[in-house]
Amino acid sequence: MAILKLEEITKVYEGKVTHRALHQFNLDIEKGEFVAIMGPSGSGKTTLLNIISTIDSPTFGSVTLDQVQPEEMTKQELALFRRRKLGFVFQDFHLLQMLTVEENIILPLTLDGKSVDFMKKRVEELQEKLDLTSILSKRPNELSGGQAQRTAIARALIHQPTFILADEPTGNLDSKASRDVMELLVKINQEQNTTIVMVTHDPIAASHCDRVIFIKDGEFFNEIYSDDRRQTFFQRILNVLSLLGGNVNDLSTVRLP
Ligand SMILES: Nc1ncnc2c1ncn2[C@@H]1O[C@H](COP(=O)(O)OP(=O)(O)OP(=O)(O)O)[C@@H](O)[C@H]1O
Repeated sequence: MAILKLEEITKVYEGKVTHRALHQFNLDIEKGEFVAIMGPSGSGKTTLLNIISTIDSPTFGSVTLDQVQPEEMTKQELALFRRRKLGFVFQDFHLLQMLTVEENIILPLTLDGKSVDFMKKRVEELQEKLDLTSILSKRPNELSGGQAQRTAIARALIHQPTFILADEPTGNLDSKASRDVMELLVKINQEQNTTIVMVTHDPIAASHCDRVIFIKDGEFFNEIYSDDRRQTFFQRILNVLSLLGGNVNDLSTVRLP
């Protein structure tokens, strides 16, 4: 059974000019899937991720996450749901500059009123896995991009969420740090069976996923599944991107690093 189900999602932004960002979008994601969402700029990817993450609500259609419907929850229930079930990873890390790496990581637990012992135990569990031990007392401005993103991923994982929602997690990283972050997300996905949905422009990042969903003008365009050979999956991703349009033809002979 799908752990995440979108049925006939339409999103209309009202304003001076009304804009329909999503149109009758359907999506089923199984528990433990790692799914990338790709599409041209303005195609509705962030709108889709915001609806999945309950940050925004659809104009029409229904969302079911882990068997609950966010539209039926009160504001407080929704805030608690988000805090306990969802972990967020962003392109620009969203770390608090005045806090250390460790304090940033435990922030969601602090907000949830967990005991100091519990927080220490969780940090210990994560620090080795995410290679954070030597940077726990640093502040964000002393970190490399890769270290900052690993910190943000630890913060997203600290409360053992059901879903990780990532918006361009490799967007600010060089190719080595991008690969490290993607390999880390794959490891989390495989070892903890965490369901991950990631918006990305980067076909190399997407080639680490189980499935890539392509969106165009707010509508479902295509989807492809990994066949376990990352190079061929990467080439198939490039093929669909070239059908979608945009500046991807010059990537068609690129090989995975
Ligand atoms: N708050 C808003 N009010 C009005 N229009 C909006 C709003 N947010 C997004 N849009 C419009 O909806 C469309 C989809 O935007 P969205 O940010 O979801 O696209 P995207 O695929 O994530 O783009 P990008 O890759 O450039 O980040 C765009 O045309 C955008 O201008």
